[in-house]
Formats: sequence, structure tokens, C-alpha cells
Amino acid sequence: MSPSDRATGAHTFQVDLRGLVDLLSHHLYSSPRVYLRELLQNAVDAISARQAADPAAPARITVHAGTELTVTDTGIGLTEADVHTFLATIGRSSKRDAEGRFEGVAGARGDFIGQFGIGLLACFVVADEITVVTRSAATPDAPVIEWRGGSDGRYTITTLPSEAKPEPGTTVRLAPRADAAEWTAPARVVELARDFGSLLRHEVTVTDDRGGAVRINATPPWAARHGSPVARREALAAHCRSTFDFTPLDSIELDLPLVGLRGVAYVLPDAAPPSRRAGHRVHLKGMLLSDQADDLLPEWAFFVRCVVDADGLRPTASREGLYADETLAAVRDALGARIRDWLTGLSASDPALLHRFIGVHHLAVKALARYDDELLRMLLPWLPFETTDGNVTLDEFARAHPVVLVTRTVEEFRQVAPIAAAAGLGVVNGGYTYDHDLVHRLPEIRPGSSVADLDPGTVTAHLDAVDPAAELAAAAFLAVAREVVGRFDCDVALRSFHPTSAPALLLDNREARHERTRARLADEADGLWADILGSLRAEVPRAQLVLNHLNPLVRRAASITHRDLAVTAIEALYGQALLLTRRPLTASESALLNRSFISLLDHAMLGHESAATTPGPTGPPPGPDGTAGPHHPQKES
Ligand SMILES: Nc1ncnc2c1ncn2[C@@H]1O[C@H](COP(=O)(O)OP(=O)(O)OP(=O)(O)O)[C@@H](O)[C@H]1O
Repeated sequence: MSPSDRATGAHTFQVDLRGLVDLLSHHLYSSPRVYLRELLQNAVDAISARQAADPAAPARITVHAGTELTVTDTGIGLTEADVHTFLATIGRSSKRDAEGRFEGVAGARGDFIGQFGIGLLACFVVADEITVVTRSAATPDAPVIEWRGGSDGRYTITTLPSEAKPEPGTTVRLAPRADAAEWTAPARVVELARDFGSLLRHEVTVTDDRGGAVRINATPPWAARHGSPVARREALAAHCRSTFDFTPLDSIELDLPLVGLRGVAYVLPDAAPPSRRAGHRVHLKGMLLSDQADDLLPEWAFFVRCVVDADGLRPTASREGLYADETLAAVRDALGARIRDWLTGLSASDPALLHRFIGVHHLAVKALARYDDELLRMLLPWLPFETTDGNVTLDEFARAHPVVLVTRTVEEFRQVAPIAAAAGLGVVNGGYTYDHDLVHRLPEIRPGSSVADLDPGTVTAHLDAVDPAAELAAAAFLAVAREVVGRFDCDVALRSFHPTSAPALLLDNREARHERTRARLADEADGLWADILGSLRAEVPRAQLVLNHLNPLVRRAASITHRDLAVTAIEALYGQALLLTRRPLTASESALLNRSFISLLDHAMLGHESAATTPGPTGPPPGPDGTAGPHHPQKES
């Protein structure tokens, strides 16, 4: 402390080494498995440092999984002074200088994976002691040094005879604790080494006590030479199968030289829900950083899973995620553009594949096309929509229908589609996610086509009016009908339409229903609430019950003169049309259905009883009180 420090009362932080080692080694990483990643990474960096000065230097990493675990490299090694400086100082790294710049030729070339000077501590998750035996390649006459470090922060340094390590390089040795033995068992070590190191650029081998040796890395398929484009495609598909366990619909090669990125985006063969973002495997300089990276691609690209290896992206300190900086944002945009290009290029290069792709991923494409004019122009004609002509593309549909009508909800579509189709109208179901918006953009892509929202008025206008005499004959019945359904804010019209088997059509839409509910609440409420709801009141939109004059049942109903039966008939027709809309019913609608059903049953049984008691088919059925009468009076249920 300087005199001036004393004067101002300045002090220096003290570090409790045990606590720090515990924090970094146990709490920074998500799983003990990372110990092997840190050891492999140090070995790779040591080889890069040696090769920067001597490109012909050997480049081998051997992991031995036996009673002890060792990782041996042919890298740069350390002198005794290096050991004190780098191994024994937490946060000090030979790969960066005091200003945080990468050190030396290898550092300048961006060859190093490590940078924080804390990685070795990950070994304390599985062992209480780390032993490093090292011989420097940079200082050939430097002795072999053994460093032993404990998780309590103590370390010793011993000079060993030259035979202890005849060649330059480093061996790190761990004696796993009993409770961590599962992480160093040979089979587990092979699995971990494959997972982390499959793309490492130096030879990595795992050996065991029985003399077994497994090579865990090979040239990735995108960097290897292939005999033909077909062989290349097959090699990529095989890589996808072994990495992700699916056969891709296609493989999109990724290459961004500016950040030294190469890899592949594999197109999922099945639809993935947009909410489930696919985890990508991101390697930095060959070493796996994450198998669940979700910020590598734009959100819309949820139909691919990537494997990439990049030099220019930065890891977070736990080395389990990508550091969210401008480079990552630029990489995300560039990879997004690449995937978009693949998609747009497909329509020219492989329409059959595009069809298969759209069959599986049309939701993703629709989501994407809403914000991307070029893609929309390219792909809208290919996208399937539910229409009155079946499941067809918009292009096909627009060719057959100069005016494309679109519903806002699936429910409206279900309701009017058969009748509209019979009346020659072309209707698209706009009720599914994105579809309504997309259909409305059709005129931008197909000049001359026109799109309109389907409303009840449009449908009714296309249904044939009945002749005035028939209308007049049905006037009494229609008056009862208007009175009965008027209570539900519904009008009644008599029209002729196909199919003749449909007795009635209820034209209604969700907005109108909401508006009616609001108006009813305003009527029921009092005080301030009624004023507020009342001030919102617009003209209350009414639904429309269209009775089909071509339907034999409706014709017979139209001639009913008995009021009670007419009420039951209209309630039954309205109830049936209501059910066909497939929307939830209100309490009063359910009560109406119930009532009409019971009344009809009553009428049917009455007819049956009268047939049994009355001789001759022409006699009128008796009333409920036993008196003869043409019809049974309506009963309230
Ligand atoms: N196998 C090795 N060969 C040579 N030097 C090594 C080896 N392993 C570790 N070192 C030295 O020990 C230092 C500390 O290693 P450590 O793994 O803790 O951090 P790092 O690799 O520098 O950075 P990071 O925390 O990002 O992994 C390294 O900078 C390096 O100088």
C-alpha cells in the first residue's frame, strides 16, 4: 500500500483461493463432463502454439482412460517460469497479453481456443489433484517439469530427469475422485471425446489399459473431397444421421469466409413446431461449444438444424454459449440469407423437392413470407391453402376464380364453403395462422387478381331469389320465423341454393357475435358501466338464417299454418344451422335446441299414438287433452 493509499484509506481486495476455485470449478460449468473439453482444448492450443513456429511439428493428442486419466499432447510445453506464470495463476493465460490481445503468431492468427486462464480448474470437478508433466519445445534445453496442483490452491514443482518426457509436449494427469469415476470410465471418455472433439483439426486418439485405441475425429464431410455431387450429398446425409439421428430432406452447405465458418444446415424431414427452436451444434476452432445453440440462426429458420465450425465467433466464459456481439448478429443474418437463397433457388433447381419441403414446412415458409417480399413473390404460388376447390395453391385457385373470397375464421369457412362452392364462389379458408394476411397479398404478386373478405351479404347476394309467388305463400311462416330468431339478433331470408339437401344456412361471423354480446351486456348493465358500453354501441350487426326453398322439408315447413308447429319447425331449422357452424353455443341457444328437440319428439310420438288409435290414415291426430286437432300445441321445456 503506498503512502497516498494509506492517506485515502484504499485497500486491495483479498481473494479466498479455496472459495474461488470452488466457484469456478463447480458453479461455472453445467456438468462435470466439461473437464475433458478443457483438457483437449489446452492440448490443441499447445499444438497450435508450437506449429506457429514450426509447421512440421507433430500434432497428436492421446487421451488414456485407465485407473488414471491422462491427456498427452505434442504441443509447445512449458518451462518452469511458464508453469509459475500460467499454470499457477488463476485468470492468467499464455494466449492473451495484459491488454487482452492474443499472444504470438498463433494468437494473431486466431488459432487459440482458450483465452480466460480458468479452464484447467474444470478438472477439479472430477479430481482433487492435477499433475502436469511438461517439456518446452520453445526452450529445448529446459528440464522436464512436474507441477502438482491441489483444489485447496497449493502446488508443488519438481524437476524430473529428461527420460520422464523424452519429447517436447505436455501430459496432464488426473486421479478421479470416487464420486466422479463415471466421468473418466473408458467408454464415457470415448463418448465425451467424440462429442467435443469430432471436428478437431489434429489427430485425437483415446486408448485404454487393454491396448485399445479409438480415433475420434475425421475430416468433416463438407471439408472432404467426394467423387461426385451425389456422393457428397450422401456423405452429408450420413453425417446428419450420425449427428442428429434423422435423414435430412436436404443439406444446405454454409460457408462464411469472413468469420472462418463452415458447416451444414440440415433440413428437418418432419414439421417442427415453431415454438421449439432447434438446437444447433456450434464448434469453435473444431471444439464443440454447444449442441443447443439457439441464437445462430434467425427465429424463422426453425426447419433446419446446423453443425458449424467457426474461427471468428466468441464463447462465453463458461464456454457453453455464444457471446452475443455484433459479429454473432451479422453471422445470423448471413446464415439466414443463405437459407433463404436455398429456398428461393429450389423453385428453379428442384421443384419436386420444393413441393416436398412445402408439404412439411409450409407453416414456417408462411411465417417467413409475411416479412419477406421477395420470398413471398417466389413462394406464394406454391403454398397450399384450404379452399372451396380443395387443398390447392393460390396460383391455381386465382386462375379459376377472378375474385378470391377469404374468410377470417375456420368456422366461417366450414359454414359457407359448401354453399358458396355450389353458388360458384371461390372461397379460401383464411382462419389458419398467417393465411388471411397472405391471401390479401395475392394482388401484389398476381396483378389483375382481386381478393375480398367474405361477409354474409356477399354469400346471400349470390344465392338465387325465389319467385314472388313462393315468397308470398311462405309469408306467414316467415313472419313466425323472424319473430322466433329475431330474439337472437338474426334475420330470415328465403333463397334457392345448392345442395338441396341443406335446409338452412346460418350466416354469421365472430366480430358480429362479439358486437351483439357487447350490446346485450350494455342493456343488462346499469350506471357507469352501461354508459361506457352504450357509448361503444354501433349498429348491431345481425346474423342471417337463409332457408333453402329447394329443400323439400323447408317447402313443407313453409306451408305450416299452425303457429306452435311453425315455431317448433323454425327452432329446429335454426338449431340445426347453428350446430353446423360448429361454434360453442350460448345458454339460450342450447335451451332452444333442447326445446325444439323435445317438441319434435312429442309430435313424433303423438303421430305414432294417433296412428295406433285412429282408424284410417286421414283422421286428424288427437290433441294432448284427447280432443282431435291437426297439431299438438307447443310445450315449453
Ligand atoms: N497442455 C498444455 N500445454 C501447454 N500449456 C498449457 C497446457 N495446458 C495449460 N497450459 C497453460 O496453462 C494456461 C492456463 O490454462 P487454462 O486452461 O486454465 O486457461 P486457458 O486455456 O488459457 O483459457 P480458458 O480459460 O479460456 O481455457 C494456459 O494459458 C497455458 O499457458
